[in-house]
Amino acid sequence: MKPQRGKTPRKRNANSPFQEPVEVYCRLRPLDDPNEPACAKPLSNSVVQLTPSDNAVVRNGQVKEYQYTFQNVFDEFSSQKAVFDRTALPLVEDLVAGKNGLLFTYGITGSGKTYTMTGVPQDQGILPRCLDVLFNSIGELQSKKYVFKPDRMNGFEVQTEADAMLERQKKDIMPNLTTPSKTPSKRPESGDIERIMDPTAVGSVEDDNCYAVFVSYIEIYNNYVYDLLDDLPYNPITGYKPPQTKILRTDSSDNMYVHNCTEVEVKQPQDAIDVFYKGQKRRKVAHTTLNAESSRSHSVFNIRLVQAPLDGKGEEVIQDSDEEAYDSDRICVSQLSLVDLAGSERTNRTKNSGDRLKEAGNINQSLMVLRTCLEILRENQTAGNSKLVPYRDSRLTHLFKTFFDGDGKVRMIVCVNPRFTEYEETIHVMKFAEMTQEVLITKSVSNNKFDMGLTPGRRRLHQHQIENGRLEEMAPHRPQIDFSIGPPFPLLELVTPTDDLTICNIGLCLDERLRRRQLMILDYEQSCAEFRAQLVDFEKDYNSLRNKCSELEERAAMREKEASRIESKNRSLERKLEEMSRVLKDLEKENQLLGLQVQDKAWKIQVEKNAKEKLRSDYKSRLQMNNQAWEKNMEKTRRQMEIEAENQLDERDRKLDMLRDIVNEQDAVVATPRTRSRAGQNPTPKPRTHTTPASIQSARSEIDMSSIGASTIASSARAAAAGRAGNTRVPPRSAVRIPAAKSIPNLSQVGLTPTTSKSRQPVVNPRYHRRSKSSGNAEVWLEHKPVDCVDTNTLMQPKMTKKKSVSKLDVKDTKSASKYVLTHQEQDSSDELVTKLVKGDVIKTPSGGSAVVFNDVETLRRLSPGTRKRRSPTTPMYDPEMEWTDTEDRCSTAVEGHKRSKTTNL
Ligand SMILES: Nc1ncnc2c1ncn2[C@@H]1O[C@H](COP(=O)(O)OP(=O)(O)OP(=O)(O)O)[C@@H](O)[C@H]1O
Repeated sequence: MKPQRGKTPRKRNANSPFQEPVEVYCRLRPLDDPNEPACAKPLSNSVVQLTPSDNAVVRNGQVKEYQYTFQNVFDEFSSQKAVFDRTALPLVEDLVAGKNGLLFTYGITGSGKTYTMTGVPQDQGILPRCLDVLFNSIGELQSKKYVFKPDRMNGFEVQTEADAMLERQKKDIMPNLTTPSKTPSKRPESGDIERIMDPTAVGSVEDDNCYAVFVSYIEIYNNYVYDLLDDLPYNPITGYKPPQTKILRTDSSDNMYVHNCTEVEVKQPQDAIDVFYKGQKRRKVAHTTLNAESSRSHSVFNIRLVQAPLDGKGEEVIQDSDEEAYDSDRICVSQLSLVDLAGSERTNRTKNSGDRLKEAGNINQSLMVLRTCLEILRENQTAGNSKLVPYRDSRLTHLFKTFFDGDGKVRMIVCVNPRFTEYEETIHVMKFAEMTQEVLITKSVSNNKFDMGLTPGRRRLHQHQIENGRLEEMAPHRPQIDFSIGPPFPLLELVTPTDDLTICNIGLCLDERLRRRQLMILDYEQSCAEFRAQLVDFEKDYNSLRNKCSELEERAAMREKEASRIESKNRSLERKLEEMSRVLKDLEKENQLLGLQVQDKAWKIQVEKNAKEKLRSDYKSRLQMNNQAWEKNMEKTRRQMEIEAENQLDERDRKLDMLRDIVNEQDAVVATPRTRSRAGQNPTPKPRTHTTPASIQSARSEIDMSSIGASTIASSARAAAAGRAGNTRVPPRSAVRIPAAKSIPNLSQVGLTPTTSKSRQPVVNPRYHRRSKSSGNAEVWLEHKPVDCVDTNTLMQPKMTKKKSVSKLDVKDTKSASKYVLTHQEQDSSDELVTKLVKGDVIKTPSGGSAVVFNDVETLRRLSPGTRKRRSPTTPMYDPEMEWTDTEDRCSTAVEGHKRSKTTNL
């Protein structure tokens, strides 16, 4: 039998409703480096744009951007499933419906043609998915193996069940390629990786048909056709023999086919895939023997679906008949060809040579012929020309002739590698692909495949009968009745009236018939009774079933009610859940916000805490420093005061001693005129008494420390301390009362003329001479005096070994000095020049400056003899108190020079 195909239409009307264009799809493969810029990008579901790289040569300053429109454009993220569903699934539906289809991938080398067609076990391509969907659809409706047998002329025969069984047994005994085992021990090429099957099934399958799937795998290399399922003869010495080339032939329906090509019947998708991978393996072996590259050939995988109607009993396929006229009514063969074309490439770009150059030339040649054929076809269709389409120029186009000139669907997937380096070649591919869409193909119209007047649902009925037959076998058998009314009448012709034999025979025959009739009536009545009983049973069953049914219906209604109630409850719960989840989300957001606020506040508190801690430690350290400085100063002041007090005591003792000496000496020495004038007075010394500090204070001329202008807290504190000390301390001069004051010569005079009396102890006794406090050896003095300072010319000068005089004080001057003296000059009430030396210690402050702690004031007073107010010569009334006071005054004028406030009268 030959497959059902339409005849090649020579001329077509472009607008015919029986034609449809070749559908072209475009698929972009992902770039190896996702960061690499792409030259092709989809603008929409059906438009793709090609853009050259930035440094490409532009013509007339315009960038060469092209846009192409296809049935669908799959971007680099499109899945294999999506590509299959859109491009190949309708072809599988057509295959099941008995229509032919051709799907081929086209593109430059490395653009993803093989990936799209075959894929990887975890992510299958179009080919395995087609097989999955096909077997999912025909599943149980497959015929037993070898019922359909290829006749090697592109047709199929139907074998009897007995022949098929015989062949099955034969093949089982000697398995070879054409009988793939049900569970192959090892899956070639696909490895051990578990294949993920496509679960889709198509619905256009007819129950009353029997199906069988056959696959074949061929390749076209260097314009030769090879059968990839052909066994290659193997010689242990020379290895595999090169494969035999196959020839293309035309069958009785004008369809092209590969003569003597191996077709393998497969019963499950994995069998077909195993066959495919075996073919791939042989392809490699063949290529090794042919010195070829696997990707440099066109491969064609054919799936042929044979279907035939079941006989009237729905039991077996209608057997083959000699009557050719009925063949097409009894068997239908549809074919889906999946073609992975070799990649087009420019020979100058790949720089091939030798065999590779030949390969590339042949590939380009076959692809060029394909282009030419399609172009001429389009021209013929659009312009009504009848140019000869050069299908025979290449094996590829010759094989495709069946599809382009026959009927069915043709689809093309253009694979694009969006690398910039492929830009130029991709433009050519796209142009060809866009042109291909204009070629029209005749639609297949084989909706009513088998119109043989057979009752539909035969298969189901047969199955039902088989099940019922089993039930009948189990029921008790009634004795079979012969339903004939007896043997035929004997010859009833009466030859003579006395022919008793004939009359007797007639009587016997009638009796027999009567008996049989009665038997039949009895059987009939029995059957009727049985039938009635059965009917009653059936009715009973029917009623009980009806009751059950209504019960079930009630239950179902209740369940439905319950279900709808649960559904509505569910819906309301879902709504509540949604509401709750919304609230939860809001609360979570709020919580997050509050958490952030808490964090923020905690951070602020921490910052404040740190700042306070720092401030506290600062204050603490400052307080400590101040306390230390204060304690140090206080200690110093205390020590100074102690020393002063000691000195004062010493001084007082010394003065007393001096006075005692003077008084004693006075008694012994001849009195001077002055003393003589007072000789008559009673010089009896008065007992010593202490004057009050206030009375002495008035006699002193000290400078208030604060008036000097102490600039620092420390110095003012010192000054205050010094002031306090001055107020409370009894100065040495006031601690002494000299009883014979009037007889004591003026000490200033003594001082000026120390040699007036040799016998007398000089007033300024070096033994008692008070060394200036400023006479320290290591002390460096900073003398601060005005520019117009008058020279004191006093006899006693303050001792300052190392000193530096400045008129204007600078801080840096205080750095090297340890002592400070401020010179102040003024006139007293008697117009005498009084020079005051305010002294102090220079101390370093923690901040790097200096402070002066004033601790001493030395007064230098110059007295002119002429202006000196002398006491009245008239001898006053003896007043011991007065006398002592006068003496004290004078003495103090003469010897004053204590630490705190010294007055040197010269
Ligand atoms: N859509 C895709 N997704 C992921 N990888 C892809 C895709 N398309 C192609 N590839 C990868 O690109 C590489 C080349 O693809 P493939 O071998 O299918 O190209 P080809 O066009 O068949 O090449 P040739 O013409 O040389 O046979 C393969 O490693 C393949 O895994």
